Amino acid sequence: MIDDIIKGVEDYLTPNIPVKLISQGAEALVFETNVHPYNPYTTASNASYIIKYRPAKKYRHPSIDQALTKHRTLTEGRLLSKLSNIPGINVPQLICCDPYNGYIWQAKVGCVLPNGTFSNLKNYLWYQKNIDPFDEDKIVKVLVSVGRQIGILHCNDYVHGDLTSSNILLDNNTSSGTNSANEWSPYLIDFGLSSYSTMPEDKGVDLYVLERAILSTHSLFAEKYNQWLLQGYKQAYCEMSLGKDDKERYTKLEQVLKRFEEVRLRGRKRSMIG
Ligand SMILES: Nc1ncnc2c1ncn2[C@@H]1O[C@H](COP(=O)(O)OP(=O)(O)OP(=O)(O)O)[C@@H](O)[C@H]1O
Repeated sequence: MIDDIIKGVEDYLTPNIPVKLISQGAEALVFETNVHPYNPYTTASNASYIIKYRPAKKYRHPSIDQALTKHRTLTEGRLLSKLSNIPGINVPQLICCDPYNGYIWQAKVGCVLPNGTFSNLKNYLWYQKNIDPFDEDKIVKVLVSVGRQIGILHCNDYVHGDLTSSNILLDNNTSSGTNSANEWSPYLIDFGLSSYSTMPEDKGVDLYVLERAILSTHSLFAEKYNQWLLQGYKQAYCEMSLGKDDKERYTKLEQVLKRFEEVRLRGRKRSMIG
């Protein structure tokens, strides 16, 4: 089954574009290549691109499946393009998108951590926790900057829709000379369920989903980690100029935090009742 899907992808891309499967998620297959789609005859050894392909889901009615695939691929492409124009937000550069066939092509971000795992937030927290001596400052810095990314996203009235610690990649961009070896820039990925929303509820749910993700994978330190995330989140709201007065900005932040608390309470009730 998976071999047939990979064969279909290779046929679609032609032999000029060799790919390596790097992830098989719930929704998509993700491949890596060093070939640029508009310039397939020159391969840059240091450039790397991601091709995300949403295959057909046989359990869905074909026309609903096609419409969903098109919608999610288009949403992801649009969001990558729009968000890349917002100062301060880090998302992978969109290279090209074929929503009808379910393909989206983007720049690769992230790297391999010294323990051999890929640098998403989940792996990074595990990796840092096991380093001796434990360096809390590094973790605080990363989590505050992740919180800031989410804060800027929400301040601009976009919500992610699937904000897990695997959908936050950390890039150590030493080659550009802008970052020292110890500095990580968080990038948000996987925007297929994202949307434009002014509703505090949607933002509260984003925060809750991430809080739960951290709790389930790093339960021992989750409370601290989530505090640092919120610290960065609040900073972003306070620092961002929305062209409106300060009072309105703080009110928006308060509304989101209040709703986040309500979503938490609902979540707690649900898990108590089962
Ligand atoms: N731009 C990117 N740069 C580097 N790696 C990426 C990029 N986009 C996706 N990946 C890798 O592929 C994985 C799956 O991507 P993505 O989350 O977009 O697909 P998905 O099918 O929705 O996955 P899941 O169901 O696990 O959320 C990511 O966790 C990441 O490891």
